[in-house]
Amino acid sequence: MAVLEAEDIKFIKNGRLILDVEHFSLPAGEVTALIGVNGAGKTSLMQILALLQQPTSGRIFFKGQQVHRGNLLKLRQKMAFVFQQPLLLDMSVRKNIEIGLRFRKVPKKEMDRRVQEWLEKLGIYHLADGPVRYLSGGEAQRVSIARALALEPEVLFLDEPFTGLDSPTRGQLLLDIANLLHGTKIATLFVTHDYAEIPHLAHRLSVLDHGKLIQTGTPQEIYRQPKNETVTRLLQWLPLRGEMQGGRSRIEKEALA
Ligand SMILES: Nc1ncnc2c1ncn2[C@@H]1O[C@H](COP(=O)(O)OP(=O)(O)OP(=O)(O)O)[C@@H](O)[C@H]1O
Repeated sequence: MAVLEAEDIKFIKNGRLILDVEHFSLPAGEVTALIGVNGAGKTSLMQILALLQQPTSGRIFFKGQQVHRGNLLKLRQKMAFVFQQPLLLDMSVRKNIEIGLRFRKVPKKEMDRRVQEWLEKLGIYHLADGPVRYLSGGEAQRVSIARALALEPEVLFLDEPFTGLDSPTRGQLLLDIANLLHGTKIATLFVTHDYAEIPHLAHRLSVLDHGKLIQTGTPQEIYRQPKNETVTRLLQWLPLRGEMQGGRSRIEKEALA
């Protein structure tokens, strides 16, 4: 079942058509990776789906219910974000994870339970009462992921969350997120420029080019049958075929080394 759907989306800025997407959906329990070269429109599409940007025309549906001005804020509270920069406030790890829960007026007992749960699941319990300013890049990103997942979102947006982390840190975090997300009902959109991450995290892959969605399918399907030259060119950077078909990837090996 699709949690989020977009139909006939057009996004025009300064007279230029930036997005022209007939249909795009995020199914429950699946991670959809969105790729495309710089300027293809990934951020614009993500912001429109996240109800942070209004398209010039088109409709967004949340579980079949059309989004409009009256329900937008309520529906946005069912979504959470992890950005490339962790965007933490200068306070303790615990307080950073609490922020969104306070904003949503989650009762104290339930808030404490969720913060405890996600501190443990992200392996950062020992850092809970320390200030975020001394955290490494990987630890800081774990805090930002705990903050997002503590909201128990129905839709999660991951905007290049591993960029800037060293290879072993990135590999371990990637495996941990995959373990946390797979088996949940969360619909996740994952924007990345590092195609080696895709087979480990994503169930589906969508390719955007000049504002148009040119192909969606499993990473394996798209790898085997790229729809056109543009997809073929993009995918030449995907990991080797053996890795796509279930073998251990470079990232996994490095993470486990
Ligand atoms: N508010 C805006 N006003 C004018 N132009 C915009 C606006 N937002 C996006 N654009 C343009 O739309 C195009 C798509 O931008 P977008 O950031 O969505 O692409 P992207 O695929 O996320 O790129 P990147 O990989 O570099 O982050 C770009 O050419 C950008 O300059």
